[in-house]
Amino acid sequence: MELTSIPGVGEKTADALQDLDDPEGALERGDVAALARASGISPGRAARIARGAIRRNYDDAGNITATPPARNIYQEALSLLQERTVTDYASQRLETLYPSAARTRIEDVRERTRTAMERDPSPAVRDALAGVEPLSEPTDLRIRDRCLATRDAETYAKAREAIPEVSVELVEDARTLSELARGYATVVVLDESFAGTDLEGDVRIEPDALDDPSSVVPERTLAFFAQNRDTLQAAARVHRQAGLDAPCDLGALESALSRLDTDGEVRGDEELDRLTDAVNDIDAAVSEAERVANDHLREAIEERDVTIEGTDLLSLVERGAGVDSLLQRELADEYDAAVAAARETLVETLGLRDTKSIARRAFGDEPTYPVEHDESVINRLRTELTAARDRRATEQKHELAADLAGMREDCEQLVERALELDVDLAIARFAADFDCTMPALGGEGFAIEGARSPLLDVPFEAVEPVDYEVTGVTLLSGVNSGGKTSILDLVALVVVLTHMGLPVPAERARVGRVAELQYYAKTQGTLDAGAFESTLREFGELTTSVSEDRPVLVLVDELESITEPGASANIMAGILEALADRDATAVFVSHLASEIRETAATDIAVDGIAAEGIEDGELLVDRSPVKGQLARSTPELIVEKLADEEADEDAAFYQSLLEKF
Ligand SMILES: Nc1ncnc2c1ncn2[C@@H]1O[C@H](COP(=O)(O)OP(=O)(O)OP(=O)(O)O)[C@@H](O)[C@H]1O
Repeated sequence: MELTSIPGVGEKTADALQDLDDPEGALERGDVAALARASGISPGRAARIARGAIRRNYDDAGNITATPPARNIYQEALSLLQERTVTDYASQRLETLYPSAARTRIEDVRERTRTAMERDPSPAVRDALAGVEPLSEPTDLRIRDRCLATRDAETYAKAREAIPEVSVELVEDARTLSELARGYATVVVLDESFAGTDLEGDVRIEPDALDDPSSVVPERTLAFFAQNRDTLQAAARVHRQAGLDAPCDLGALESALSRLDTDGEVRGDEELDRLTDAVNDIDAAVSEAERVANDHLREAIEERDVTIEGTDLLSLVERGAGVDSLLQRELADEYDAAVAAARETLVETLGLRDTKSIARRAFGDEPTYPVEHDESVINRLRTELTAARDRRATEQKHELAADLAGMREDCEQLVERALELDVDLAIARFAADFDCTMPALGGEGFAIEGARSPLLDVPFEAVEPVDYEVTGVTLLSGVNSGGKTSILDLVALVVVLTHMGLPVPAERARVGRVAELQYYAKTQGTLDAGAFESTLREFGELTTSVSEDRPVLVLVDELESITEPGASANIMAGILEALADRDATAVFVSHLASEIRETAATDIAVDGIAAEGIEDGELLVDRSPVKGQLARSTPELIVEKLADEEADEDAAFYQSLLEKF
C-alpha cells in the first residue's frame, strides 16, 4: 500500500509509519494506538491518519460536518461515546468513527453497531477490561550469563544481528575459548570445527543456533509474555466473562502465564525455588549450624567435670598443647555429636540434595572450640548451588518458552478482540443510556419521533421527547426558551450519529443522506460590515453548492441577529428561496418567521413550538414543533394574559395592544 496515497500522509509521516511492525494492518484495523507508536505521531494525528485511510478505502469525500457548530456536535457525540470506554485504546479507536458521506462506509459501521448493541456491558467484563492494554515489545533485553563464540568474522557479524541480546566473541583457538568459558555460565560456539575439542565448563557446539535464536535466548520469547503478562491474563478474563470465542485454549495460556514472573523469571517450580533459597540462605544457615554445634558443645562442657592427672597436665603444658587437644582427648564423642548436628543443620536448613557431601565437609573432624566452618568449602558449595540454580532456571525457561512460543499470534488476537469489545461496549452503553434505536437511512429530509437530546443542560431523565419531521425548507418559530436551539442541536446530533453508523437517541428516526451538514449557530449581536459581508458570502457559496448528488442539510439559528430586523428578514427570505429552488433541506429558527414569509416570493413552510399558557410566570411548552403553524411569541402571550386578568380600564389597554399582534 502506498502510504502517501492516504489523505494527510506526506513523505515524512509515511517514513515514520513504515518503521512500525505492520503499518498496513494497523491502518486496516484503524488501530490508532499502534499508529501513535510511530515516532512523532500523536494520538490525535494517528486518529486523523486512520480516518484518512478509511476515507481512501471507501472513496469517501469525507466528514459531512461543514461548519464549526456541526463539528462541535460531532465532538460532543464522540465524547458521549468515549466517556463510556474503559481503555484508552477504545477511546482512541472511536475517533476513527466519523460522519461519513459514503453509504458503504455507513452500512459497514451499522453492521458492527447492531452486533455491539446486543452485547452486555456487565461490570465483571468492564473490570477485566481495565487490565487490558495494547501489547508492547520488550526493549533492551540483555543476557549476561551466556555468550556466543566464533572464529569467523562473517558469522560474528551475523550473530550480532540475529541475537543482539548476548555478547558475541571472536575466538582464535581452544585456549581462548576455555578462557571465555571461565567468564560465562554457558558459551555457545557457532563453529563446527570446535566439535570434539576437550573444553572445560559449559561450552556447547551449536552451529545452527542462529537459525533458532530462542534456543540460545528463551528469554526473548519469555520477555514478550512477561512484559504483557498482566494484559494477557486480563484479556483472557474478558473472554471468559463476556463469553467471547477465544483464539486459543485459555486454560493452557493461563497456566503457562502463571509460571512466569513479570521480570521474565520462571516461578512455581519447587526445585528452582529450593535452589534459589539455598543460594540466598547459605550464610545464615552456616551461622545457624555453628550456633547449634557450639550450644551443644558448651552444654556438654558445662556439665562435665574433667579429671586430669598431674602428669598428663604437665605433659600437655610441656608440649604446649592447647585446650583443643584436651577436647579431643576428653570430649571426642561430644565433639563428634556437635559437628554432626552442625552438618545436619546445614543440610536440613538449605534442603540440600546433590551437594550434601560438600556441605558436610564444611565442618572438619578436627576438634576446635568454638566449632567453625571452612570458608573454602562453603564457597565451593555456593558455586555448585548457583550453577545448579542457573541450570534449572534455564531449563525451565526453555520449557516454558516452548509452551508459549506458538501462542504469540493467538495472544495478539486475544488482546485485540478484548480491546475491540471495549469499543462495542461503549456503543452498547451509549445506546442503553440514551434509549437509542438504529435510524432508517434514506428519503428526503429527516423525521424523528420520541427523540431526546443528551446534550441539554437538564438530566437526561428530565428531557421531554420531541417529534419533528422536515422535508424541504422550513422556518421554525416559537416562544422564548421553547427549545428551538435544542431542536437544531438534536437534529444535528441525530444526523451526525446516523452518518457515523451509530444509533440515535429516539424511539424512531429516519434520516436522508447528507453530503454536508451546514449548521450555523446564533451570532452574539449585530455583525460589523466586514463580518456581515463574509457571512453573506458564505450563504452565497452554500446556496450554489447544493445539487441532487450533493444533498445539504442547512440548520440556521436566528440569523436575524446579524443585522437590523427589516434587512435580515429580506436576507433570510432570499436565502430560503434559493435553497428551496435547489431542493435542499433546511430549518431556519427565527423570531421573524411571519415577516420572512411575507417577503419571500415562494411559499415557505413555518412550524411552531407553541406555549400552552403561562403558569407561575413560566411558559408551558410543548417541545414538539407543530407543523404548518406559526407559534405565538412570548410577548404576545404575556399581553394576552394581562388582557384576560386585569381590571376593566387596564384590560382595554392590553386588548388594544393584543390586536396589534
Ligand atoms: N426537550 C426538552 N426537554 C426538557 N427541557 C428542554 C427541552 N428543550 C429545551 N429545554 C430547556 O429549555 C432551555 C431553553 O432551550 P433553547 O435554548 O433550545 O430554547 P430556544 O427556543 O432556542 O430559546 P431562545 O428563543 O431564547 O433562543 C434549555 O436550556 C433546556 O433547559
